[in-house]
Amino acid sequence: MDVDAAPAAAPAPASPPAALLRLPSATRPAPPSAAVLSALNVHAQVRDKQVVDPLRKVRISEEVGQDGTGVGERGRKRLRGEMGVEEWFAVQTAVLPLLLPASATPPALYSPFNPPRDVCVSAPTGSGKTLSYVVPIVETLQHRVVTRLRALVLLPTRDLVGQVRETFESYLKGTGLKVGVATGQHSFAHEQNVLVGESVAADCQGGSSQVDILIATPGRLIDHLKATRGFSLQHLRFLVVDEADRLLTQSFHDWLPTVLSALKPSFSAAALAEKENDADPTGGRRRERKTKARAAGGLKEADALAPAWWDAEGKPGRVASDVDERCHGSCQKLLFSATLSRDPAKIDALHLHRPVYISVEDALDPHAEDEGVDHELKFTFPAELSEHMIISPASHKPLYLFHLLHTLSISSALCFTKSVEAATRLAKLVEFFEEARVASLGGEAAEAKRVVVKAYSSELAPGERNKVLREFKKGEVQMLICSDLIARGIDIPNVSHVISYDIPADMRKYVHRVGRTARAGNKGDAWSLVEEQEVAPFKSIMSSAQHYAKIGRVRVKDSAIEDFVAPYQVALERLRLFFATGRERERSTVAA
Ligand SMILES: Nc1ncnc2c1ncn2[C@@H]1O[C@H](COP(=O)(O)OP(=O)(O)OP(=O)(O)O)[C@@H](O)[C@H]1O
Repeated sequence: MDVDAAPAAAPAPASPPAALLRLPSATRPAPPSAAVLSALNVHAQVRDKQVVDPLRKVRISEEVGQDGTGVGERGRKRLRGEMGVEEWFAVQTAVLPLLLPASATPPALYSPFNPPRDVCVSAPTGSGKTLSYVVPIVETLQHRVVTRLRALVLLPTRDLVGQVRETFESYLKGTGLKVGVATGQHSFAHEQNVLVGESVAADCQGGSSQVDILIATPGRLIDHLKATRGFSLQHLRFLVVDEADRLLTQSFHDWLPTVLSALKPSFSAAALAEKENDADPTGGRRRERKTKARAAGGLKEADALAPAWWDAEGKPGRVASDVDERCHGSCQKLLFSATLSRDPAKIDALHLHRPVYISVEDALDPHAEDEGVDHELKFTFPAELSEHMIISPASHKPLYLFHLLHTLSISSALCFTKSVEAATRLAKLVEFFEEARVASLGGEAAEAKRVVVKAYSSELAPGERNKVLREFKKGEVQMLICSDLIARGIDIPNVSHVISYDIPADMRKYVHRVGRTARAGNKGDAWSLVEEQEVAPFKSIMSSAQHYAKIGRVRVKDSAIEDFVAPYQVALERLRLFFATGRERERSTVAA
């Protein structure tokens, strides 16, 4: 049959477009079984975690050693006095005796013949992980004689670096220890000056440091390793990777292998370059490159003060004999997260030394893993957290948000959106809504009930972000509308509500979002506004972590939101004008 000659088909009668096919949501592969982990040589301690009851607390004793930790008198006074910490939280009761056992003698700075075990810690949001490493680091380093860089804490964002710095500064008062940060917030030259000073000796083979403790983001750390003369990690006694799962999944210019090799000066980038030069028969170029390598900050020689790295490679020029006892690195690696991955590949990349895995979680279901529960997706939530969801048509979401704002009498809430742009728009919409509502109700009572909201996202300059955060902490702003920027780690006291205006992309994001409330044993409420078409993916995310049943569904009656409709219409129109024509035009139109 001649196809071309076939009569054109009659146009199909107009009918509503068929609904889009629903695609199955992506499924995660099954987690590796204990047998597979064993075959992969993952340490038994990592497979077989030490479970700690989240409700466990131990009173901090006045007498040194009575609470099972080696915290000295100064530390106890600081905790119980100015810092207002009366008892150890669960994670601290497990980590402190391990890193700082009660003992009559102060902890040794290095122990190359009996290197300390590395520690991986998984504990819920707001459970006090920061103090569990700040206290032992300060207690161990406070007896040092010479300032060397002995503790490095890595965190994913500047904001978190600032927060952890405050905790260190607060606890170490009176020890003489110095803390520095490297995040890129200040100029590189300024940071170099803070880290190694202006006058680094011409041949500073042992490395030089003005700070005992450095808190940094990985990218900036790598910049200093490459280009700051005299900057060395060879004296490190502690390497802390906080928010470890996030840092380990992001490459940040391959920070991990660079940091691990920088613990040993003979493996530093510059030393490798020098080795290469030594094999180079062209003398002139060799000298030139050698100078460049030195200028780049690399160190060829180890410092006698740094047994931390002194291991099987031996000292340059030294021939090991049979009677020599083998030394190992003394740098103890500490990993922390509320959602710590136990992915064998990632853990393997850290070259952990006989790691201990501590998990603060409910021990009610100890066989869950054996029954096929995905341990990668098994999270523990703060005990004082209540969770709710409202299913809503997309067009009603703002109305439900206004309902939550006014019926829950919110005084301190974080509201998460899917993007920075969405946060900016929603903050404006709520601001306009509040103005329209106060205008329509009139009177002082309405004004007093006005909820002040602000956007808080990476769109704001760091100074502006700090200002908004201060206003929020003082109670001048009742709700921050944000992207996931502050979902991790940020500790804002007394956040009473977390609202996911847009549902989170995965379970980890959900855990970190809702973890901004119910911190340090306080009560907290989390709400998710789930659009009708998002119910299936949301349910699937929550169910994969066996968490769906914990979220109470709340139905909101139409009568509860009908008063909000008129001011919402006004706010919508203002928002349209605001973004279409800019702020000036919008103002004059409204004024007219
Ligand atoms: N023993 C304690 N007693 C009272 N408050 C504590 C104690 N330990 C920590 N806190 C407080 O609890 C809050 C949460 O601690 P922290 O920020 O270390 O939590 P986190 O476990 O790191 O949470 P996230 O996973 O969200 O980062 C902080 O304000 C901290 O000062």
